[in-house]
Amino acid sequence: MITLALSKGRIFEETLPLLAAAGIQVLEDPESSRKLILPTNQPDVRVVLVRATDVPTYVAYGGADIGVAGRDVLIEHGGAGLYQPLDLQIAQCRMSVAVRDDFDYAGVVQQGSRLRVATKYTSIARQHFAEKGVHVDLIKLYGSMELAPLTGLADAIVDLVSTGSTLKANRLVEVERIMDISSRLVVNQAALKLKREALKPLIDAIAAAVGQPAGSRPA
Ligand SMILES: Nc1ncnc2c1ncn2[C@@H]1O[C@H](COP(=O)(O)OP(=O)(O)OP(=O)(O)O)[C@@H](O)[C@H]1O
Ligand SMILES: O=P(O)(O)OC[C@H]1O[C@H](OP(=O)(O)OP(=O)(O)O)[C@H](O)[C@@H]1O
Repeated sequence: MITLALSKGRIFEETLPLLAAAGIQVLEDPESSRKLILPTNQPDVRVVLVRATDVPTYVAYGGADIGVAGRDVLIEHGGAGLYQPLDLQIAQCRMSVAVRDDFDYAGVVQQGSRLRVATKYTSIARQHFAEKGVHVDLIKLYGSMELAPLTGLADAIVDLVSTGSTLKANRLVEVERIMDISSRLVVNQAALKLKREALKPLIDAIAAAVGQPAGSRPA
């Protein structure tokens, strides 16, 4: 049995065509089913639905053999115990710094003042500001980051941006682009050895569908 960990929403939706290219069809729709384990047309392949941030944990500890997780989530997790053979180029967005449209970010940075930064992505934010030599107080949030500068909780946020419409709707502007984000295939290192015969063709079929040779990549 191969267990594939996916999160509901964009990752599930965008992974479906890649699974189809490998001959796998998920037999139930997670939006209408309450089930957390979904069967596929392959009797020896099942999908488990977990929170996006829990995918690396499930795969690293062997609760799933393989999964799909965003580069953001993988960097925050650290990636220990995970083989990352493929960038699937799905769920594409970027990690950026944003502030209120009336906030003088360049001025504050230039003066060397401390910046209060709210984010769910504390590792990425810490490293980004350390590289720039900017002193920050990081405030960990779990969602609705955009609210932080509007309520005075923080001066800036580090968050994912795609179309920019969430920032715009909240009168925030992107002042720095930290990194491009897409989702990767992650594989349990022990499962790759023990279930190689089953996993290798699956990884190769997905690699062919995304037009890339499979090989381990850093986060
Ligand atoms: N607006 C977006 N456009 C494209 N990709 C995105 C966007 N927002 C997030 N992503 C990518 O999709 C992944 C999954 O996002 P999703 O919104 O499904 O989960 P989440 O709500 O961030 O996670 P959790 O449920 O664990 O809090 C993110 O880790 C990121 O890599
Ligand atoms: O630039 P945009 O196209 O507006 O996308 C950016 C938004 O997308 C993500 O949220 P998402 O839509 O996933 O909501 P969620 O994190 O609450 O699930 C992210 O946290 C931003 O808020």
